[in-house]
Amino acid sequence: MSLMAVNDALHRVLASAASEKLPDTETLKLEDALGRVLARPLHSAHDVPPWDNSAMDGYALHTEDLIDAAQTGLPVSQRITAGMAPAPLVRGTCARIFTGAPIPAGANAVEMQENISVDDQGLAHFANAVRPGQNIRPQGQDIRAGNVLLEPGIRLRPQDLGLIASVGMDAVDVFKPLRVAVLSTGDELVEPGQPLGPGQIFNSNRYTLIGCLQRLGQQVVDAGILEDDPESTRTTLQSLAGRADVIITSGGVSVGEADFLGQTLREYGELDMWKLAIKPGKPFTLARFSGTPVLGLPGNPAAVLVTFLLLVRPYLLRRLGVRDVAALTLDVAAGFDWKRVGNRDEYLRARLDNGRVLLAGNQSSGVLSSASEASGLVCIKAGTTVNTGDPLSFLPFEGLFD
Ligand SMILES: Nc1nc2c(c(=O)[nH]1)N[C@H]1C(S)=C(S)[C@@H](COP(=O)(O)OP(=O)(O)OC[C@H]3O[C@@H](n4cnc5c(N)ncnc54)[C@H](O)[C@@H]3O)O[C@H]1N2
Ligand code: MOO
Repeated sequence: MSLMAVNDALHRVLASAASEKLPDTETLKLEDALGRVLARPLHSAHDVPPWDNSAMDGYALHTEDLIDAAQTGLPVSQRITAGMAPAPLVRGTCARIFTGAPIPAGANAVEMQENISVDDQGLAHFANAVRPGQNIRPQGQDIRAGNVLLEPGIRLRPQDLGLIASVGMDAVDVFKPLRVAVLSTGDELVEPGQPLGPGQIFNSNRYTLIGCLQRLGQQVVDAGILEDDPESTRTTLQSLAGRADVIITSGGVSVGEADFLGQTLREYGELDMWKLAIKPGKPFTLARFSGTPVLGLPGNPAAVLVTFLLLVRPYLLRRLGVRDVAALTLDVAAGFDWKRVGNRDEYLRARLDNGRVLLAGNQSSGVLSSASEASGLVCIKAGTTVNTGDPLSFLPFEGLFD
C-alpha cells in the first residue's frame, strides 16, 4: 500500500472537517471571548473616533488667524480636556487643548505645546507655521459606521477584543468549543502516580493531547485508558461517539495483532485514510465510528505530538469554521547535515540558534525529551538530503499550539 503525501492528507483532513456541521454558537461577554472563533460578521454602529480630536497636548486654532497674529500672538479663550464638550472657537483666539479632547467647531489645527510660549498677557505665540489639519485625528479615521469590523472565522486575539470594544459592543457570538474525546489505548499503560508493574509504561500521550487541546480552547472528554481488547474497543468507541464531536485516540493503529483500534475502525467504522508518508506518524488514521469522526494517532509519543500539530490542529480549527489554519512557517538555514534519504517527509524536533536551525537530541519516535528541548519542528522532504546552510522550513511550536 503506497503512503499518502502529507499535503494530500492535510487536504483530505480539512475537507472532512469542512463537511461537518459547525458547532452551535453562544454569546459571550468580551472578557470571556479571547481565543474563541467569531461566528458572525461584526458591523460598527459608530464612527471611531466619534468626533475630530486632538493628537497632541497643545493649542487648537484656525490657521488663518495666525497669519495676522504671527507677531502679536493669540489670546487663549477656553481650555478643553478629554471628556468635555467644547464651545465653538471664538475666531482670532486659540484654545488650550489636550490629547484626545474634541476639536472645537471653528478650529482646523492643533499645535503642540512645545512650539508655543504664552506671555504675561496670556497671549500664545506660535514658533512655526501651522498647516490646516495638523495634529487632528479626524472622525471615523479608525472605523466608519456601517462598515464590517471583523469577518467570521477568525480567532479573537487581544487586539480584536479591543477593536470590538472600541465600537461599544460588550458581547460577541462565537462558536462553542468542540467536545473532543481523548482515548489512550494499550495494555502497557499506567497513569502517572500509580506504581509501574512489569512491562508497563506511564501514559504520557494523554497529557500531551490534553495540553494541545487546552491550548486550542477545546473541551476535553477524558476517556482514560482502553485495554487491548476488540470488544472493549467497540463498546468504548460506541459510547464516546454519543458524547463527543470528535474522538482522538493514541496507539493501536499500526499493523500488529493487538492494534485493535485500527482493526475496529476498519471493520466496524468507515475508514477514510490510513498510512501517510510522514515520519513520525505513518499509521495516522482518519475514520468515522457510528457517525463520529475518529482521528487515530500512532502511539509513539513523538508521533502523537507531530500528527496532532500537523493534522489534528488544522482539522479542529476547520471544524470551528476558522479560515486560516496554516501554521506559521519560517525559512531558516540548516545548522546541520542530514544524509539519510527517506521515503516520508520527516518532521524533526529542532530549535533555532542564531538564525540557524539545529536538531534537538534523539529523533526516535519514542523519545519525548528531544521534543521538550525543541522549540519547533523542521521538515526534511522525502527523497532529499540536507547540507549545512541549505534553506529549510521551521515551524515554531508557538505557532502550532495556538
Ligand atoms: N510491522 C510494522 N510495525 C510497525 C509499523 C509498520 O509499518 N509495520 N509502523 C511503526 C510506526 S511508524 C509506528 S508510529 C508505530 C505505531 O503503532 P501504533 O499506533 O499501533 O501504536 P502502539 O503500537 O500502540 O504504540 C507504539 C509505541 O508507543 C507507546 N505508547 C502507546 N501509547 C502510549 C501512551 N499513551 N503513552 C506513552 N507511550 C505510548 C507504546 O508503548 C509503543 O512503544 O508502529 C510501528 N510498528
Ligand atoms: O513513523 Mo512512526 O510514526 O516511526 O513513529
